[in-house]
This record gives sequence, C-alpha cells and structure tokens, in this order.
Amino acid sequence: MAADAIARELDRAVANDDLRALDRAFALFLAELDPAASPALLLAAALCSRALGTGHPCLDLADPDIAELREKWRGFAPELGDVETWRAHLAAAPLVAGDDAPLVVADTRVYLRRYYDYERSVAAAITARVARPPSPPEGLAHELDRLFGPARAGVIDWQKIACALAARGAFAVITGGPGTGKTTTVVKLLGLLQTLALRDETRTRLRIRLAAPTGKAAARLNESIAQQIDRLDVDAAVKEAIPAEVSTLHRLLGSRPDTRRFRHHRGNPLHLDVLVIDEASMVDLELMSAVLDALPDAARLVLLGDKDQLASVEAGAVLGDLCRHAAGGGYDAATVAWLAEVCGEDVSAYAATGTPRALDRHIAMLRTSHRFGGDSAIGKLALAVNRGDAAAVRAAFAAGGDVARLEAATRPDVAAARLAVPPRDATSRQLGLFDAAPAEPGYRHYLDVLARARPAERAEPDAWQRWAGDVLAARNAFQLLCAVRHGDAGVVGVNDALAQALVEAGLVAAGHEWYEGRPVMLTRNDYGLGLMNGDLGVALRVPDDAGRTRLLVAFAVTDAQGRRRLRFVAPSRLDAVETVYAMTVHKSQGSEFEHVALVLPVDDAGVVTRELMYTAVTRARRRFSLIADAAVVDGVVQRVVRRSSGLAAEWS
Ligand SMILES: Nc1ncnc2c1ncn2[C@@H]1O[C@H](COP(=O)(O)OP(=O)(O)OP(=O)(O)O)[C@@H](O)[C@H]1O
Repeated sequence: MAADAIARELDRAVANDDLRALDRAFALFLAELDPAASPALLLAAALCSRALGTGHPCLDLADPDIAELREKWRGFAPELGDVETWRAHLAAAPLVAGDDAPLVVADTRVYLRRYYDYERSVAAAITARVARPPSPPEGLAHELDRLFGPARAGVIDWQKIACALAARGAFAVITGGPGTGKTTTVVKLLGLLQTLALRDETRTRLRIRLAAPTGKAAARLNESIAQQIDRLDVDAAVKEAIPAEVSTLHRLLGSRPDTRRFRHHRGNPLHLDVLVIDEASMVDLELMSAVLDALPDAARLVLLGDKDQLASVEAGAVLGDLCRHAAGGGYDAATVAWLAEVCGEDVSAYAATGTPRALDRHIAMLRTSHRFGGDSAIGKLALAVNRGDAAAVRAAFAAGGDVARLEAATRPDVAAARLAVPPRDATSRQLGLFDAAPAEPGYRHYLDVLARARPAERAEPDAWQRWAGDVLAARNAFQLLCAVRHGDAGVVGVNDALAQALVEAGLVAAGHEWYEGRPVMLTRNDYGLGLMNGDLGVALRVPDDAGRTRLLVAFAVTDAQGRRRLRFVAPSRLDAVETVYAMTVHKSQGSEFEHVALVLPVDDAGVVTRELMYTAVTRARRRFSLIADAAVVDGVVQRVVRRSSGLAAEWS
C-alpha cells in the first residue's frame, strides 16, 4: 500500500481524536526506517505510542479498549481482525525481529524497545532478590516483641508481620491505605535492624537512605519520620543512627542535566545498606529500573505505598503489579509457620491456595486505618470506592456525616464556587452539605484569617511569621480537586470561576496577576529556592528586611531535621507557579487536607477511574465532598483501567 494512503489514514485518526499527532509521527518515522512496513505494523506502532501516552508501557493487542479501532481499520489492514494473526504478522516484521529492532513483541504485547528493556530489568532484579534464601537477623523475635508487644488473641498485627517479613529478606513491599501505619512500621523496622546491627560483633551501623519520587512526598515523609523516631522505644545511639532526611529519588540517584543516565548505576552503585522508598505507587517503570540498577546486591530495598492509588502519569505501575495478590496474602506454608514462631501471629487464613509465588512472602498489606475509625464516613466511602461497590458508595453519601455529594447540574464550576465561597451567613444545611456546620467554610476561612489576624503595622517579625503560618495552615483546611485539566469541571475552568467568585465576594482584589491571598503551587523543583514541585504558598503583604511592606509569597518548607519553617519569596523569582484554588488529583498525591472537594466532569466520557476517586477521597482528613451527579459516580467507581504490563503477567 502506498505510503501516502497510510499517512492519510493516520491523519484521519488524528482528526478523529483516535490518535495524537505524536503517535502519527512515530508511525511515519517507522515507515521511513522501513518503507516496506505494513499498515498492520504501522497502526500497531501508532497505538503503542498512544498507549505510552496514557501510562501503559506496552500495547496489548487483545486490549478490549482498542477493539473498536481494530474494527475500523480492518478493511485497511486485515490482520487486525484476529489477535493471533496480528501478533504473528508483527513478530515476523523486520522492525520487530532482531536485537536492535525498535519494536518488541512478547505474547500479545507490543513494546518500544526501551520500555521492554526497563520491564525485563525490573523483573530480573526483583526475581533475583526474592529468590535469595531468607536471612532473618539473630534476635529478631525478641526485638519484634519489644517493639510491637506480644501477640493478642483474635487480632492479627499486620504491622508486626510486615516488619518481620521485611527484616527477613532483601526485598519487601509494605502496602496499605491512608493511616494504616506504613511510616510507623518502617521506623520500627529501621530501629530493629539498626539495634541488631549495632549489637552484633562487628558493631557496624547500617547505612540507611530514605527516598520518595517527588519533592513534596519527600518533605512529608521527612516530617512524619522525624516525629516517629522521637517516639521510638530504642537506645539513643540507635535513634541517632536512623536518618530523618528524605531525598527525592532523582537526587539520590544523581540526576544530571541533559541526560536520562544517572550518576549511580550498576558500575557506580549507591553507598547504602537499606533503601526505603515511600509513595512507591508514584514510581514509574523507568525510574524503578534505574533504582534497581543502582542498588548494591547486598542492600535491602523496602517499598512503601498504597497499591490502590493512582500510578504515576509516566508509563508503568510497578507497585500495583507487585501487589495484585496482596489482599489474599498467598503465603507459603514455611512462611506461615515462621510468622507463627517469630511473631506469634497466625496467618493461616492468608496461606496460598494454589502453588505459592516466591514474591508473596515479601509483601505485607496493612489493613487497619488508625486515622479513620471503623465507623468513619470517609473510611467507609474509601472502602466502597475501592471495592467498586456503587450501591455502597450511594449509601455512604446518603448516610451523610463527614461525606456529602452535591449535584453538579450543568455547571460544575459554578457548584464548586458555591461550595468553596459560600455566602457568609449560609448554614451547612442550607448548602445541602454536612450535618454539622464546617468551622472553616471553604476558602473563606484562610482569607478571613488573613484579614482578621493581620498583625499591627509595627509588629515584631515573630508576629508576622505566626500570622503567615496561620494563613498557610488555614489554607490547608480546604482543597478543591479536579479529575481533569480542561473544560467546566477542569482545573482551568474551576480556578477561573473561583477567582471570580472571590472577587465578587470582596475577598480578594481584582485586576492583577499577583494579589494578596493568591494561592499558588510550584510546578517545578527549584533547588536554588529550596522549593519543590507541588509546594503550596500564599501571597501576603509583609514587611521586608528593610521594613517596607511588600507582596511576598509565603511557603512552609521542611528542613533536613523534619521541622517546618516559613520561607518568603518575591513573586518575580517564581517562574513556574500556577494559581491553585483547584488542582488535579494527580498533583494532590502525597498531600492531605482537612476538607477535600472533588469535582467530576458532567459527562465523564470514560476518563475518570476508581483509582482517581479513591486517591481524592483519601486526601481528606475530616471531610469529603463530591460535586457530581449520582449516575456519573456509579460509572466512575466501576471503571478500572489496568495498565498493560508484562510484569503483571510475570507475577500473576
Ligand atoms: N498500631 C497503631 N496503633 C495506634 N496508632 C497507630 C498505630 N500505627 C500507626 N498509628 C498512628 O496512626 C497515624 C498514621 O500512621 P502512619 O503515619 O504511620 O500511617 P501511614 O500509613 O504512613 O499514613 P499515610 O497515609 O500518611 O502514608 C499516626 O498518628 C500513627 O501514630
């Protein structure tokens, strides 16, 4: 078939929104590499590129989501009619066969070579770690009892089990929902490992490093680790040997400008004995491959994260793939017996039902939220969303308490503005919201604190610091989240509606880009300013060092000791910020707010998933509101998009 016929078909697909311009360009690039390439191959390449754009490391030819397109393109490329015919055709093509070919086919999956290589290297590294014989440290049972107490009849202490499993091998995953004690458990694990290391005859301290995928997540872990170390019941020398400092993975690996290669890799491994990675659900395939490549063979790796949260926007969902069987346990008989002996815990109900998989004895799922009690409305809602139980989700909203749903009608942006800037005298009942009136009504709250608590003109610097801290804390009381960026229900539209509503309510000034009270979020790490992508600030009029009143942006940053400090920055120095009355759910990952309101599109067109809604619900500490019609919510909680992946196939 003539090349221009293929180009025309790809053009049509782009015009129809079936493909992106980038996908078309990739297919045409391959057509240039091999002018004899068939339409069936070029269409697979374009779809593979499209799949990468939505976080799949590969295209699964059997994916039901591409069934409609296959049908559309059958006349053009008959091989698409049958998965096996298409696969066999691709496998024999010059652009696929051969060691350096740009595409790779494995089972029904088609990869760009780079992603295939990442996947293989992650699979090989983890398989090698889980295949090693268990090596529990001497004295483990005694230390576990000391840190967690003896076993109690009728309750399984999953934190103790997680700690035991992680102490036993070179690889561990500790997964759990919000507040289930992942940080608590890992701090106890580090205390335990360090105690035993300092007690053995060489008395060599373990070199421990903590990392997270984003600066924001690193700062949050830093703060909670510092608090947990304080509370830990171990010797002072052990406490001192547990670092509170958390770096980003990019920093840890030594990212360099203008290259994907890190300073640390197999040839120059990291200098550490234990690496803990928090918020591991946000680590994409390429980054996980780089971490495993740079990890010394003898080091332990502990991944912490919530398997049910959204994966990174980049390709891959390694934590999700690792944890597909976590809820059922799947422990082999030797592990069940060992846990009984070392922890006194009976996990026979979580024994493997078929052939046990080596991976499962390295995974522990924490199941009790210490943040949300069993009867907490947010806890119940999060559970119902996670189970995909639309009736239970409706029931959770109907029961009220700390969760509420507002009809979006046709204008979710208007509904969001009404919720976030309620009339001053409105009661929560009038707003159709919560049983108890919120003490902090939307964004009015921080703007009220800003206006009412402002220090006198000649106040001491301390008073200004306290005030700025109070405004920032009040700002964190409420956060609007959007599922999408564009449209009436997207971040852009909702931010505009909010800014207008606040001007109309006389709460902020109109007409300038920078105004007092403008909340902003950094969209890039700025190491010079010590601010991270995702950091939130508020513009405030404060006296500068010379005593002149200036508009500066106040940020609360966490120092290396895990302490919160304020930093004031001139707006002119911030070149990558956006207004943040609303932020995407993706951006909110790793953060928490007292009251979270999620806005869903009126016609959600299949883009919003259960993971997204679960992630939004679990950002809320005390209250959650949803602006969406009931039918849209039913669809969302039942929609799961599993990322195509060879890892899932390997580990299933
Ligand atoms: N076994 C426990 N008994 C009582 N309280 C606990 C227990 N484990 C953790 N907590 C408390 O629950 C809260 C949440 O714990 P932690 O921060 O360790 O959870 P997490 O899973 O790391 O949470 P996040 O959702 O922030 O990642 C903390 O205040 C902690 O002190």
